[in-house]
Amino acid sequence: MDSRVMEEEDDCPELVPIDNPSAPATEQIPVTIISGYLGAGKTTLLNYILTEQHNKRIAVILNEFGEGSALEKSLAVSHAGELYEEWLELSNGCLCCSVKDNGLKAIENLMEKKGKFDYILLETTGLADPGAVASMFWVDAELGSEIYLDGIITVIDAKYGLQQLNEEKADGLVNEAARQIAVADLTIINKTDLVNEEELAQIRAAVRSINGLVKIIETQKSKVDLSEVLDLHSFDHKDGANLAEKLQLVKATKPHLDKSILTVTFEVAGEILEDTLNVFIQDLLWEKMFKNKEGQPMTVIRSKGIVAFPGKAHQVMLQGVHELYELNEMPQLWGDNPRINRLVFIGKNLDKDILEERFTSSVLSGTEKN
Ligand SMILES: Nc1nc2c(ncn2[C@@H]2O[C@H](COP(=O)(O)OP(=O)(O)OP(=O)(O)O)[C@@H](O)[C@H]2O)c(=O)[nH]1
Ligand SMILES: [Zn+2]
Repeated sequence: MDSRVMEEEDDCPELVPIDNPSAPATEQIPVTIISGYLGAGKTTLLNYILTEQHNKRIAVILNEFGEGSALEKSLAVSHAGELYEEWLELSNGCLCCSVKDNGLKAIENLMEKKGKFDYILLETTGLADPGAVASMFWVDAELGSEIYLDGIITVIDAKYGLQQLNEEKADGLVNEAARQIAVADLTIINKTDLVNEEELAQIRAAVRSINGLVKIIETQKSKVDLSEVLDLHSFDHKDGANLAEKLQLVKATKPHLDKSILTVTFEVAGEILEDTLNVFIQDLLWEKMFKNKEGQPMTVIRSKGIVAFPGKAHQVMLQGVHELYELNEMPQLWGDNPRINRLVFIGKNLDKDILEERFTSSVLSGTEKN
């Protein structure tokens, strides 16, 4: 048993609040990325959160690419064509800033005001790939030590969402609207006042056909319960408690609109060596060595899973966005549960049978163990 396991299983001594100078100065701050196609209701969502009464100090970075609301406009300060960011403290303790780019700079800027807020919401531009923004938090070590990615939310226009998903890209690339749904942890189908039940069912089915993992909620004027959008812990072990259960419920999807993006999921009993798993993932994500039956290379936008390493008491979680991935040991133990690896991949040209076969051949057979 390794030492980490020992520590975690030790009984905790009674905790008393003390001023500990060696304790980290601040906790990591969660960041939620709000994505969504042009005009879907991202800014409406953020304005709603800003004006709601809640006992949180939220820093909001509004993207100001589109027309925007009055609140947005009053904050936009442009100086000689240069982007100028101004942080405004609102009466309910929130901080707000309006920017014209993808907002990463604004976050860096914001960190100088550490201690004044405990949550960050970041709106990306309507055409941005939220996966690329999310990846930066993993890559930027400096930023990554101060903040963590809590989740990616994609707002969808109930009326125009289908049309946006259907727009074909000339070069055969995945369209932005589909990409935003593929990478999301939560989708908000907004503007339900503009559609009937049937149209709503169609857009819901289209979202589900792309992303078999994502939670879907429906809103008007982006009015949501804050608890549904904040503290999702989509990328860390706090999601682990229900991750095993959640992955079991994931259904593979059939391509619907954007013919290429879908969700595949499979489970394989047994254990896999960490090195072998890394080769499997890197062949898939980096080397693009896996092809579907038509010979087209598989492209993964989002990966998630639970795997079993030999000799490890703890479950290991896989998280991936585009080509970046992480394998992290979770607090959850396998215990008496059968060691079953469960994987979910969302992307283009994915073939479940081929992926499952390759994974199965990487899993240790009984005689190889130890
Ligand atoms: N009918 C209707 N209109 C809505 C709803 N939610 C937002 N809108 C309107 O849709 C327009 C676009 O909303 P925004 O919140 O600015 O959308 P956005 O996603 O931030 O847009 P960009 O930043 O330009 O990509 C605004 O005029 C909103 O008032 C809704 O539920 N129903
Ligand atoms: Zn906006």
